[in-house]
Amino acid sequence: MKITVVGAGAVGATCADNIARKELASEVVLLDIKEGFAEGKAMDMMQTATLLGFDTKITGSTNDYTKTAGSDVVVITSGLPRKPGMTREELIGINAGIVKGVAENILKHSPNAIFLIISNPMDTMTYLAFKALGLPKNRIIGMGGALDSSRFKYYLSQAMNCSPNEIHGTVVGGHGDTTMIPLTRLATYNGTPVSNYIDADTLKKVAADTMVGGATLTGLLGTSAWYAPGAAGAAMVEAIVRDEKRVFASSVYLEGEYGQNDICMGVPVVVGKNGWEKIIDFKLNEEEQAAFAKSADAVRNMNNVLVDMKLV
Ligand SMILES: NC(=O)C1=CN([C@@H]2O[C@H](COP(=O)(O)OP(=O)(O)OC[C@H]3O[C@@H](n4cnc5c(N)ncnc54)[C@H](O)[C@@H]3O)[C@@H](O)[C@H]2O)C=CC1
Ligand SMILES: O=C([O-])CC(=O)C(=O)O
Repeated sequence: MKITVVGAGAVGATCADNIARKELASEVVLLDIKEGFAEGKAMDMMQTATLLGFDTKITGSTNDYTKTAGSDVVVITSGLPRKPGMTREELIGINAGIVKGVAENILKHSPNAIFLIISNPMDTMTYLAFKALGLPKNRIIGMGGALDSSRFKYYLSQAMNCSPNEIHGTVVGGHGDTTMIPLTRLATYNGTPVSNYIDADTLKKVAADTMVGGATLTGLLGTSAWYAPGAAGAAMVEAIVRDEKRVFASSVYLEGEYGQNDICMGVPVVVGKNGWEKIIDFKLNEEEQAAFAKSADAVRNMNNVLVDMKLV
């Protein structure tokens, strides 16, 4: 198994580090445009191998795509992160060109790869990759919902003073401060509704905190988060390479599911060796479905920017 991670910055390096520690591949290639950067990160990580006891070979490359040849899974994290006060959507002008160029270069050398898109604005970057590459839809997956759901479970566990591992909860919709939809009605504590334990106002606050979870961290850190994003990317890679059939909210190309067409947005999907294999119908109620439709309008507006930029 060979995995490439494009972008050796905060998220890409963390993702590669997690992949190596979990020994998900015999070889991990980090690729970055910044001279020597990926090579340096790879060497630093390799020097943890005897300390951590993993046997994955990590190499770095400055923009030499031949080194990525024959990858089974490719994670794309290249592009700018936001700064405090910015939205993810404001990154489109720079990141769209980067993501399209990178994805096309990767495909030339890894025609069978499954693509995991992380760069923001992620739903639109996933749509762009789908349109630009012309691959079967199941091989293009956007990572956002896995992270947002993990944050949702964190905030729930804080409110309930319990272990986050006792909580199930999913965030669907767009991966944006105003477009994501934490499904509070369906969240459970050890199989029982969380509304048994916290009042409606607290639940509303949990949902609101989840939605701006990325912005909160960006304000604290001065750039966006990387530990949970890198771990979420690696967890999805793990589901693919180990054919786990785990369910992750992920941005995938919709053809009528959840009432939407010709758009990539976060819905619960089964992830396994073929990429995303099946969309799960969570049977949203009217209010949730309306929120999903509103979220889709906003994501579609961003996709239209790609048309203006002549990228799709
Ligand atoms: N989908 C999600 O849930 C999340 C998405 N993100 C997004 O991931 C992206 C990366 O974030 P960070 O790692 O924090 O940024 P970073 O700035 O630390 O790393 C980005 C790397 O991409 C590289 N890069 C730029 N253009 C490139 C190209 N053409 N080819 C190869 N490499 C190139 C840069 O040299 C840099 O090393 C951002 O767009 C950020 O918004 C971040 C966190 C979560
Ligand atoms: O907040 C950001 O810009 C990065 C991101 O997508 C996240 O951490 O959810």
